[in-house]
Parts: sequence; C-alpha cells; structure tokens
Amino acid sequence: MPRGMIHAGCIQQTFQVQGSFMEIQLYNITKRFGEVTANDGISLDIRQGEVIALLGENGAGKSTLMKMLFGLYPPDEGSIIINGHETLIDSPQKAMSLGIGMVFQQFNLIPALSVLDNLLLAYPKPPFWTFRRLFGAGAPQRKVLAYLEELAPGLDPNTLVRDLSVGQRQLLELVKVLNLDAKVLILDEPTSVLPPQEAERLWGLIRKLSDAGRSIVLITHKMQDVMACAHRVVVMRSGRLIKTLSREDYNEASLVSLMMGDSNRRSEIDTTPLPEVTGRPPRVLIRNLHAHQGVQSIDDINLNIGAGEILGIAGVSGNGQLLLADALVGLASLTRGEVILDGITLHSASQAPKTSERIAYIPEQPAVNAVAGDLSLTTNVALSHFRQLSFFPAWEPEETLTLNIIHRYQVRPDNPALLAGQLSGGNLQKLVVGRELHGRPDLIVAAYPTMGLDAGAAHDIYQALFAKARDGAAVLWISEDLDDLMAYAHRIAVLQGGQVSGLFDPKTSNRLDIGRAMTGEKKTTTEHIPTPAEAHPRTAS
Ligand SMILES: Nc1ncnc2c1ncn2[C@@H]1O[C@H](COP(=O)(O)OP(=O)(O)OP(=O)(O)O)[C@@H](O)[C@H]1O
Repeated sequence: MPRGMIHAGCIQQTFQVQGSFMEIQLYNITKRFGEVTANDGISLDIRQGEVIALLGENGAGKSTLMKMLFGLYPPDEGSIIINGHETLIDSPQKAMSLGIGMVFQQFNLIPALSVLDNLLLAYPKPPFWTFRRLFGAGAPQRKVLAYLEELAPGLDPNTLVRDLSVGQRQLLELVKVLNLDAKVLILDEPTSVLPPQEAERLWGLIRKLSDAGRSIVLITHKMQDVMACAHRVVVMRSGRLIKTLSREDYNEASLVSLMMGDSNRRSEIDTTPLPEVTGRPPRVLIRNLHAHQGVQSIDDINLNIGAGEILGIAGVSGNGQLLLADALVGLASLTRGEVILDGITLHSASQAPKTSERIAYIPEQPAVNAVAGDLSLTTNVALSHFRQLSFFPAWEPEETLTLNIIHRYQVRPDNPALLAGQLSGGNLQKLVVGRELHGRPDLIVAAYPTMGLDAGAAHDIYQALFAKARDGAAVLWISEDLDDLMAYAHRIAVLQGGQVSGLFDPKTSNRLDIGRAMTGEKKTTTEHIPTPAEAHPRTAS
C-alpha cells in the first residue's frame, strides 16, 4: 500500500479519548501586560465533549486566555482547576502531559523536511517511530498519518513542508496536536486560511472528536465555524467575558451585534458602488508571467488591471495565488514574462525587480512576512520607506504617521512605542494594512487582507481598499471568500494549477460557474494584453 493510503478503520480507534475524562474550570483569571489588562476576572468551564466557540473583537483577550491554559503565560490572579484540583500549568509541556493541546496561527514546522518526518518528530515517541520507519511502512506509521488522511486526503506524506500551501501547513499543525491524543484541543482561527472544502472537512472532524468525548475551544471570527460545530458560544470584549450562550440562544445576526458591541462603524461605511471601470486603459499589464518556487508554479498568466479596478483572485489555496502575488511585487523571480505599471516595466525575466513606493503589498501572515516583532510599531511603519530615511532619521514625523495609522484603523493598544510582537494578531494585521495603504500607491497587491479580523475591522479594511481604488489605484485582491469577491470585485480571475482557468464578471456570473473553474477540468483563459504602445501611447513612444 502506498504511503498515505490509510484504511478508514484505524481512524476510528484514534478518536476515542484515552484515560480519564477531563473537565476544566478557569476561575477568576486576570492577566495584565503593563497597563493593558488582557483578561479581567474571567471564569469559564470547559466540559467534556463540548465545542466552545470563543468570540470577540480583535484584542478582546481570547488568545491570552487560552495561552494561559496552555502554560505559555502564568495568570496574575485566579486559578485553573482540572477535575476538581487546582493545577499549576507552567509550561506547554505540562499542558500537553495533562492532555491539553493548542494549534496556533503561526506555524512551527521544519520546511526542509517531509510531512511524514515533521509528524514523526512531533510524535510523543519519535525514536521508536523513526526506527520503525527505517524498516518500511507499517501499522505505527499509519497511526501517525491517520488524521492527515482524514483532513487532507491525497496529500503525499513525502512532500516537503516548504512545498505545501498555507492551508495544508495549517492542517499539518493540527494533525501534530491530534496525534498527541489531547483531550482538550484549543484551535486558534483554524479555518482562516482554509478553502471552503477543507474548512468543511475540519468541521466534520471537530464534530467527530467531540462525539468521542474530546473538548474543543475554537477561537474564531467566522460565523460559519460557529454555526457548523459549536455547542456553546462565549463572547469576550475588552478583556472581559460578556456573554455565554447555548446553541438555542443565538443566531448569526445576534452574534455579530454582540461582538461589535455599541460600535457603529458598520453604518459609517461608504456603500456607494465603486465606479465602473470598463473601457478605462489598463494601468497594470501582467504579460506571459511564468515563475516557480518549490513545487508551486504559475504558467503563462496574462491579466490586466485598469485604473480603479479591483481584480479579485479566487481559487483553492495552493494553486499559485501567493506565488502570483510575490511575482507581481518582485519577491519571486520570473522565468518568463513581465509586469508593467503605467507603461514602465517593473520587472521581467531579464530585469531585476525595482523596489517602488508605488506598490503596496499586504502579504499573507503579516506577523511572519511583514513585520519585525521585536521592533516598535513606529520602526515597523518606517521600514516601509526606509530608503527615504536619512542616516539619523527624525523620528517625530514617523511617530505622527504611526499614530495616524493607529487611529485610522483603530489599532489597539494605541501606543506607537509598543513592540509589534505585543499586538494581537488582528491588530497587527490592521497596522500592516494601514502602513501599506498610506500615501498613494498605484498598484495594491492584497493577499487575504482581512484574515483574522473581526467584522468591524474587516469592513474598515475594505473601506480603505475601495477608497484607494476610487483614487485610481489598480488592486489585485486574493481572497478565499467568494461571497466578498462577488460583492466587491469588478472582475474575478480564477487560478487553477498555476494558470488562469476563468475570468468572470461577478454581475453576470454565478458561484457555480466560478466554483467549476476552481475545481473543474483545467482550462486556460487568456486575456488580450495590449502592447505598451497600445496601452500608453505617450509613455511608450
Ligand atoms: N505578549 C504580550 N505583550 C504585551 N501585550 C500583549 C501581549 N499579548 C497580548 N497582549 C495584549 O493583550 C490584549 C489581548 O490580546 P489577545 O492576543 O489575547 O487578543 P485576541 O482577542 O486574541 O485578538 P485577535 O483576535 O486580534 O487575535 C491586546 O491588547 C494585546 O495587545
């Protein structure tokens, strides 16, 4: 039997909770970071076999609470009671030995090793399993891979981790924790980078795990996650637990308003439709683009983006979206083709990329790809234009700019001297979006710009992006959320296998057609790309 081909039967065995049951009470937990009270007297029960959705706006204190349960921080006040006994959890090792596992938004994988090797290394008895591996596949190896087969059928365990998509990495992290046989699983935004099919598979697994007696705490901003599997919803705001609701007591709308509190940001959103862009000359020409990185490649991409146009990029994750973004901004070298902005070649296979203030880039996972965690917010903002800084930079204007971004995007805490690593994931995302969108970028490449954001913050980000489009910027927007793409993008290009498999006008297309282009037979669509002389007669001559 080839590796990765697992009998469904062996999965059933691993679902059952081994050992005694586990009930947890968090009692009156308080945690402060300097002047910020991240958790303020929180009491919460986690019962056996239940799925709790932990909701709250960015910075509400959700991750901090769960990190204390996982032994990453000690509470300043309060206690953790497990099966009736007050228990000190002073390290993740202690948490894991008690049967508590946590999957983070940031990955902890070894890119140069295969999926299987990463799983073997994380397995509780690695030497034994590694030894067995030397003598060929057998029952032990199948056990290590059982959850992987459930969550990502068809993924070859010999694939190197560096060649996996973000979604696949997220699933691999989850499998590592599932393999520990944790009785309580904490999942921090597990579906934020998963395409719909993978998210559904994960929901199914969560339901099975809870049926088998495991408890799951799901930190999420996605209402679909809550509606699909939560038994109970706990809502936090400003470090406090404000509501606990059972399944029969909430619906999607009531949860959204609970999370937003008294905020009236939604009503401030400029809902005037974006201006029509048909017939405008293209600003950005993506001509015959080829690039590859590991097993990811993009082949012969031809697209143009007009002034003020929002071109949405849809596709199942891992189909070349992130490589396309990197190739556009010059972070991945091109093997063929070129990227032209307003008639000027930004880069091509034969010309090294020019860094340009005219390009704004919001990469996926900003905490890893867009900031230095141990530098201040001000320094991180200044980094975006460091070439313009003098040898001894004047920090006052940089701090003023940072404060403007903080206020515009409601970054909390609002202190520019904080280190970027001290911000919650969502607040960091807001800072990066604010930094990239300030000024007048001509081309904006935004990869999942609202990932991990609460509904209010996500609307603010869309608002800012659309305002830039109204000012004439060309926007390439990669998203997993087809509903949002259909609501706001002027056109949608679908990437499949590194090629454009369909180009759609959301006003005249339906989800089914776009879904077929995402998953159906590979079919390439090419758009006519004007020559520079046709597109910009004066600049090119
Ligand atoms: N290590 C730290 N040092 C200083 N402040 C921190 C630290 N970790 C969190 N905080 C602060 O504690 C508060 C709560 O952060 P937390 O990450 O728990 O929020 P969250 O609800 O998980 O937010 P998000 O949805 O954005 O991930 C925030 O104000 C954050 O800036």
